[in-house]
Amino acid sequence: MSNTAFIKPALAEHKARLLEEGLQTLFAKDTNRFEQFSAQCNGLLLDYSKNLIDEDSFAQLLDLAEKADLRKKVEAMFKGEPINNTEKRQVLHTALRANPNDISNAIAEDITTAKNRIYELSDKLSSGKLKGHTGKQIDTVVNIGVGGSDLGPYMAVEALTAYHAQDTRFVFVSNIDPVHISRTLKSCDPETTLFIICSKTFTTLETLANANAARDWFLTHQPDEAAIGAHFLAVSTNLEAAAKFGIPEQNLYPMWDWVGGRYSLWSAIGITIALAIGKQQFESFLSGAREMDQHFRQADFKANLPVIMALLGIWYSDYFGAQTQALICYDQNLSQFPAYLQQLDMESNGKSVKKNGQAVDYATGAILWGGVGTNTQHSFHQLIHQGTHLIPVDFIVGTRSTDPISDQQAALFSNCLAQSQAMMQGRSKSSLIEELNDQGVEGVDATFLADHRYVEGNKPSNTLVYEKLTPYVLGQLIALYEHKIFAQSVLWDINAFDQWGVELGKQLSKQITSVLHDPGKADQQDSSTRGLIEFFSRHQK
Ligand SMILES: O=P(O)(O)OC[C@H]1O[C@H](O)[C@H](O)[C@@H](O)[C@@H]1O
Repeated sequence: MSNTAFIKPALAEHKARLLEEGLQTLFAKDTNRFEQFSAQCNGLLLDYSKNLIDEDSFAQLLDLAEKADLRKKVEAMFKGEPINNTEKRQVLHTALRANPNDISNAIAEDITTAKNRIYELSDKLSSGKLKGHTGKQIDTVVNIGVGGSDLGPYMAVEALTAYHAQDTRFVFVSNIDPVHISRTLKSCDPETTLFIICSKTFTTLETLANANAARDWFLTHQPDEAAIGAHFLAVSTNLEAAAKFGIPEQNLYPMWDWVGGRYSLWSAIGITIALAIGKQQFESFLSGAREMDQHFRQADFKANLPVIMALLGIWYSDYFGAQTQALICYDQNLSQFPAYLQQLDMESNGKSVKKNGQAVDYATGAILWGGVGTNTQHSFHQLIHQGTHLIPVDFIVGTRSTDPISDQQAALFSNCLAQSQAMMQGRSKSSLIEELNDQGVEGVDATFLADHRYVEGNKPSNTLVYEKLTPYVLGQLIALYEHKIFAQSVLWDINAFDQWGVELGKQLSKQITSVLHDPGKADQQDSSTRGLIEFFSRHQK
């Protein structure tokens, strides 16, 4: 952690004091911690009391947001200033869920037209009127895309299973690994499958390869190219390339360069979500996000969920040196949420230069990882409780299940609370020795075991709680994290909306592919890459 410019001495002092004092003492001193350090936005509760903060340090953190002119920069985003300064683009994913009257006419009409076309298609699918070329009803939808054109829709279609309007099967194919598309095609019927090719640029290697494979497969079963119109749709900003691929004009759905790929599930890239849950539920999904937008714009920073979470993330990254941040969803519906958020967060804030191009001298985006509780308790929680790293955790949990059985939801909820409590309070050596003595283990044996069983505690976490996962709640959650990430980028003074680092790997993969096809070019490669290419070539038969 290098931090010459970003670290405020007063906060650094608070950090040392609070770490020493510890969470248990903070709770003992102030019995109202929950009231003081919790906030709500339309039914979504954030309990952030189990963090290493008190009134003074939190006030100083809030001051960081004021000093960074966060309020003004939030408005600049919503008003469509070109804040993506390396690509000279506006950042307007929030317009996709806004009331048309609240955004510029120039884009409101395009958005409404695209949405209405998607809803028409969705109505046709749910009423059984969407037919393949032989007149059979479409029963499988295959989304072909990668990155932002896959992760968001995949996550949301999974998360909202309880709200699907019909029995249509939704499948997501993303990987260039031929296993992915080939196994999917084996499970599809060419008469009843609809392929949706999602690519903002329509140049992405994986998506084009998989789309070609799907089209070839389709044409081997149905050689009449005209039949493609009943089975292939595309979503892109590059409608020309999609049309060249062979998608008929009426099957092309536009998106715009002011929507970042990882923010694109609100655009036509989210077509599978609307197909799965239908117009009414999709509107509710949008309204959850819209109300979080209003909250982010209007609420005082001290009651503003995205701002609070952003500041706490910065607190641990830049003052405590925490390199990672875990997200543990105690909701099976959210099984894909950590993977989705990895792109959203790490592609946005994995930057090491400021907006003006100067190198930062402080830590930026944390390494985000996670999974679904309670499963994660039986895999990596050990390291959180007793390992050597400080890992702040976001817990996410509902009070009611979408699919209740017996009292399992109460067991799920209590496990979630038990984990954050264990992280916070730990287990002291003296209480362990007492317990061991009661069990008849004495002296050095008791000390030895207590040394191993000791849990330090003092590990911070947030807990986000909602009633039941609905489209509305999912909209709130996604927008909450989008804005948290944006607020952090403002404080770190980095551009959250470009991703130049991804390009290098893409360029090199093209060069290496050409060497694989023409091994004569291999001597331009380093010896490791050359050796691996030679191994590949020798093992093709
Ligand atoms: O939607 P596409 O243009 O096919 O792009 C798909 C993905 O490509 C790259 O990996 C970018 O880094 C991602 O941000 C993007 O979501």
